[in-house]
Amino acid sequence: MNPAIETKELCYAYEDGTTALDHITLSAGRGSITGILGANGAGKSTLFLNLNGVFTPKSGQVLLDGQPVKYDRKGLAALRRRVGIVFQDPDDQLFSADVYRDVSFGGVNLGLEPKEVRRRVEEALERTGTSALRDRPTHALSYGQKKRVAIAGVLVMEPEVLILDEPTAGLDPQGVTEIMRLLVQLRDSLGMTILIATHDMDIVPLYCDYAYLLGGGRVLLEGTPDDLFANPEALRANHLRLPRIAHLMEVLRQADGLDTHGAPATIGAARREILRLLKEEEKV
Ligand SMILES: Nc1ncnc2c1ncn2[C@@H]1O[C@H](COP(=O)(O)OP(=O)(O)OP(=O)(O)O)[C@@H](O)[C@H]1O
Repeated sequence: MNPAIETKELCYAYEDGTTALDHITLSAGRGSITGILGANGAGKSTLFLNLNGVFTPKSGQVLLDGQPVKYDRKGLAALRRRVGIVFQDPDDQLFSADVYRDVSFGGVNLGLEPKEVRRRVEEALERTGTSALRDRPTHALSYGQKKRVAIAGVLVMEPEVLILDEPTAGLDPQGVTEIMRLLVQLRDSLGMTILIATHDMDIVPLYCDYAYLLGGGRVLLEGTPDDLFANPEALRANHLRLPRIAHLMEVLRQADGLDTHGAPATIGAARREILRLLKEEEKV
């Protein structure tokens, strides 16, 4: 899969000298959902702020479509238009008086014709299921509604890459499913490339195509969710737990290794069936 966005040996240090990213090399395939996992302080937010040009790397590169980002005015404006970021706390993102004005802000800021802004706002509201909230004051929305409105505000800029810091944090189970279905829909219908930083291990096997485990500003592991969860010790060492489904899979995988005369095939089929049923339940 062609990478839409990648980093090569990316390093970043804060002014006080804290090294937050230490030679990070990763890539997100076009039209895929990539999970960025890691304990508090692993470097996820710092990585995202480098990916959309809020931070300038100390060394190494960020590449979009294989082209290194240019850190001049024009290059940064293009990067921020093509890579949208949704912050963990929607209150950091919403500042207009009402939903419609908030969602339209990015389009107006891009200098788009009013008609085009209206078209994009309608589409973003529709996609995020927030059309009915258009006239509501942003401060009067629930947390889950704010999250969806914050996403709508970024979609208006029609980014190719959407990065979301902890998109499911603070949401109830229904809210988690709604947000993740929205991301799947953006991937599948628009071919959008999506990166999510998350501690929510349960969503990873269901929704991520690929994932990286960060720790201490480095990439510790990468692979499909199945690859990653085959290494539960690394997750536990990084304060993460196995997803409930992967925990079950681990038990079944161990059983797979047993000499049980024909049972391994059955157990392998059972693992696949469990994942299929869960995905069906979640309508992934
Ligand atoms: N403004 C700052 N000044 C100095 N150090 C910082 C600053 N912000 C973050 N750091 C440090 O950089 C490292 C990476 O932090 P970062 O916030 O990127 O981690 P994270 O994986 O996003 O954590 P969390 O899951 O808690 O959001 C940590 O050691 C953190 O203490």
